Amino acid sequence: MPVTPAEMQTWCETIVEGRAAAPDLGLNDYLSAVPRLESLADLPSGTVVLVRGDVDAKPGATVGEGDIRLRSMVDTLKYGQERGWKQVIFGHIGRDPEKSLDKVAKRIGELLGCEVPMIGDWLDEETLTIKPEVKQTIDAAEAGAVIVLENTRKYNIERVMWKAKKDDVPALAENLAKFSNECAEKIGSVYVHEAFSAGSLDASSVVVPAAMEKVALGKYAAGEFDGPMQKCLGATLAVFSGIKIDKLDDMEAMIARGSIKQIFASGSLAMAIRKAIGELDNAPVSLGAAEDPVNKGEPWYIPEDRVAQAKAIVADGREKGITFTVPCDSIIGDGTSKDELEPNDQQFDIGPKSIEKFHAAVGEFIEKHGSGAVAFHNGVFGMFEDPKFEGGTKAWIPELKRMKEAGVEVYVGGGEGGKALDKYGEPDWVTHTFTAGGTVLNALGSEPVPYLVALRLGAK
Ligand SMILES: Nc1ncnc2c1ncn2[C@@H]1O[C@H](COP(=O)(O)OP(=O)(O)OP(=O)(O)O)[C@@H](O)[C@H]1O
Ligand SMILES: O=C(O)[C@H](O)COP(=O)(O)O
Repeated sequence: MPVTPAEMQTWCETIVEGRAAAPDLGLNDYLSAVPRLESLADLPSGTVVLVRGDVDAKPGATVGEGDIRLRSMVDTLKYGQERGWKQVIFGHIGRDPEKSLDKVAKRIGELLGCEVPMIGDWLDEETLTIKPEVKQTIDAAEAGAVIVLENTRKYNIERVMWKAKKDDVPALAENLAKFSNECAEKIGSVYVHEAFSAGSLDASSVVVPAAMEKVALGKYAAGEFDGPMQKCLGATLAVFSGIKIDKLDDMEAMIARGSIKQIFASGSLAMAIRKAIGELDNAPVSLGAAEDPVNKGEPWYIPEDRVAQAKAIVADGREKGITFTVPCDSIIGDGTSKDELEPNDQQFDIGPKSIEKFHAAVGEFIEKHGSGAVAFHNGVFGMFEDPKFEGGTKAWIPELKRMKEAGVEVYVGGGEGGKALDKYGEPDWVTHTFTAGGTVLNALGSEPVPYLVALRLGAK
């Protein structure tokens, strides 16, 4: 049954509202409402299944290089092949609409041991109709075939929800309904989401399910949520770092769940916590350029309301017996370290005293909580892409190994944190690295994972 514009409007308003639409639902409420792949087991051979794939990958020269997200889809794709489904994979790569999935399609073929054709231009954006070549290719394909559609972000319709507010939705609903109905009619009305890392409001992730007869969560994504993520929900230690200041919302949510005993905050976002602690302890701290309103458009700018939020987080956390560890010195633009920042100083990394402080704090954590504790790490400690500012991150990664060797289960959120582990450590230095950053913080933090909201809505 095609989805009407009115139904699509209600659907998308729910997606945009996130937690506000269902404040009493937690991660496990969404997971228990979402059908799993096995619910599709009886679909007959030849059924066309639209698979939202985790295709944002840069495969290297050989299998195993740069293709962890593609390898994560193999079990689901093989499950469909064994049942004779014709699986059409769609999804995004990067944020440049011109990027192509051609290398991704080739690597998926190598992983499955079969030809995986890619359809380059599959949507007429003017009329929002799926081009005839798609249905022709599907009809001509054998049972068990796997086909890839070119980068969904090539088309504006994929991106229109990214920054949409609830008031924007009515104007988008008609086109989103048309696009979704086209997918259902011209490709297939069964949808599997096997894109654990696809945490943004792409139409392929959060809108297309509205027009589907059946939806399900793929094997890998389900396994990540049912296994490692459940462990992280009960984390004893959380490390928040990087530049996204909205991670304070996720920190607040993790603390509210009650298992956290220790917070390490580092990188740019930690400046809010450092300032807050300074104010709470009557030892004022200057954030230098990061608190100069002239810089309020910069991602590293720390607005006053975030300092106020940080003060509330620390005050509440301390009452719950939580220890907060934050940097005590900084590396500034010329690569030198400073304890106190002057008005024009911008901090790009934590300094040597902070490295020592974090090292000692890890020792205390191990002594106090050690074996059986769970540590979750997200982000990086500085602008590590520049060797001048990699010192803090480079010194921190071995601390993860130290905790694991002391019996702590150590989980790393993907994104830059995962990249830093690859750069300065080894995969077995930690218990598990997620293939995604934003999705994990959503799942553990303040907002639901958008595609889980969509799958719950689409479950019939
Ligand atoms: N003090 C700093 N000054 C400037 N940039 C910083 C600083 N600390 C960290 N960064 C930058 O933060 C970025 C990563 O921050 P972000 O919050 O996006 O991490 P992430 O959450 O791991 O990423 P993802 O969302 O992909 O998982 C890095 O690119 C790094 O350059
Ligand atoms: O690389 C990722 O984190 C995912 O593919 C999501 O990408 P996005 O942040 O561009 O939506």
